Amino acid sequence: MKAVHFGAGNIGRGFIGLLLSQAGYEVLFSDVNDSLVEQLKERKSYTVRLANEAQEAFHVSNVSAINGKQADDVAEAVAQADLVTTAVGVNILKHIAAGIAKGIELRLNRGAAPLHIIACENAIGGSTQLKGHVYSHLSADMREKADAIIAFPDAAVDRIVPLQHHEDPLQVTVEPFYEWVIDESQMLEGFHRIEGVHYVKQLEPYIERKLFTVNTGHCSAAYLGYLHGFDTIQAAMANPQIAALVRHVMEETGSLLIKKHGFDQAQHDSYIDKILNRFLNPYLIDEVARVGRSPIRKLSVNDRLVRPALQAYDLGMKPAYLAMAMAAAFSFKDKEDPEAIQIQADLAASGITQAITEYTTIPEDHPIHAMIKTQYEQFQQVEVS
Ligand SMILES: NC(=O)c1ccc[n+]([C@@H]2O[C@H](COP(=O)([O-])OP(=O)(O)OC[C@H]3O[C@@H](n4cnc5c(N)ncnc54)[C@H](O)[C@@H]3O)[C@@H](O)[C@H]2O)c1
Ligand SMILES: O=P(O)(O)OC[C@@H](O)[C@@H](O)[C@H](O)[C@H](O)CO
Repeated sequence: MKAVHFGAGNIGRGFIGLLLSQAGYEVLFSDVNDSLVEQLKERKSYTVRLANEAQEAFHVSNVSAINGKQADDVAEAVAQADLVTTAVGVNILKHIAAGIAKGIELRLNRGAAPLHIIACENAIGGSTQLKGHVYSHLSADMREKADAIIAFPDAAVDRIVPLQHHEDPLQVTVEPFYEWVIDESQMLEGFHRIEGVHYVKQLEPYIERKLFTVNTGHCSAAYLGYLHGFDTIQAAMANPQIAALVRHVMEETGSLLIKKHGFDQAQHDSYIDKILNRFLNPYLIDEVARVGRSPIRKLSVNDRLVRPALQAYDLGMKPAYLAMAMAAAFSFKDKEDPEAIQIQADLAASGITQAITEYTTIPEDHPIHAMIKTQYEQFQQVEVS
């Protein structure tokens, strides 16, 4: 069985590539990082190490790579694949869509077998978004044919893999925990089950639980950590004041998730405890800059801050801690992050009132807008003093 995986980065090598290889797939990575591609092509294997006391190592073999800039190679790989997965970043999906579309055309012209294409990104409906991008490159006739044999099941992926540098550039250290959930209601009949994947009939509770707990808590720790001058999540979470605020944010999304999806309170509380412990993993160093990266994406309407806040508000709750986390996101000034630079430029030019509406879509007359604004102004005063 052949899998083509777009993105040989941290999650690509440290999670999806590892699991697919263990499940018996020959994994072909497609990436635009030339040296990464060359190394994978040459060595055809790499090591994944667990961030725990034992530092258990896994040798991942039977892998190779193609350069994502070579459109014909990408199309041919997709045409021949038994499975296609991605972990490139949700905003990059549009850039890999043309190659996938070309591969689908080749497949359809050759009468090839059905195919699942699964985006493993931190986003609601990642594969559905990818489908939209791919279909924009296909004719109406091809789209109709693709509808019958190409499926884009949505998924949720969870494993913390920080930025890292090793002597061996292919080695990747990952936390021991992982969860990969796929919506089986979007899969083709008789699909092949990947060992280690949890298939569910309805993904929404799982993706919202993951995104609104792990990622909402994580970015809150990053933005609050940044405000307090910490460089890592571990250092930020060791600060009792930040740790308490992050827990409050997660309890707020927890109330929403329990009310909306019927999760059990005690089980959800222990889910939160487990995640807070994962953030503190002493065997990982996870930078605030990585976890807070792309604040425009993180402040967008369907992502980890605004979506739960609006849903909570609509269910009669007052999402004060989520508003605080959004205010902290507006205060994130990482000079290496193009999205943080953009937000700061807009804040300087037009002010917080307009920035909140522009980035979150929350209108000025919505109560959450005022909550974010007030909190942002308080953060500003602390920064100035
Ligand atoms: N790192 C984590 O802890 C984690 C956990 C769960 C989900 N995710 C999600 O997984 C995705 C990837 O995150 P990551 O941390 O692995 O990032 P990463 O930067 O380590 O990896 C992304 C890879 O995609 C490659 N890439 C960029 N453009 C490409 C293109 N056009 N074609 C092919 N490859 C391309 C990059 O060169 C890079 O190797 C993101 O959506 C992220 O939110 C990350
Ligand atoms: O990848 P992002 O930028 O969406 O979010 C940063 C981190 O919160 C994220 O990568 C987590 O480490 C991961 O989602 C854990 O499963």
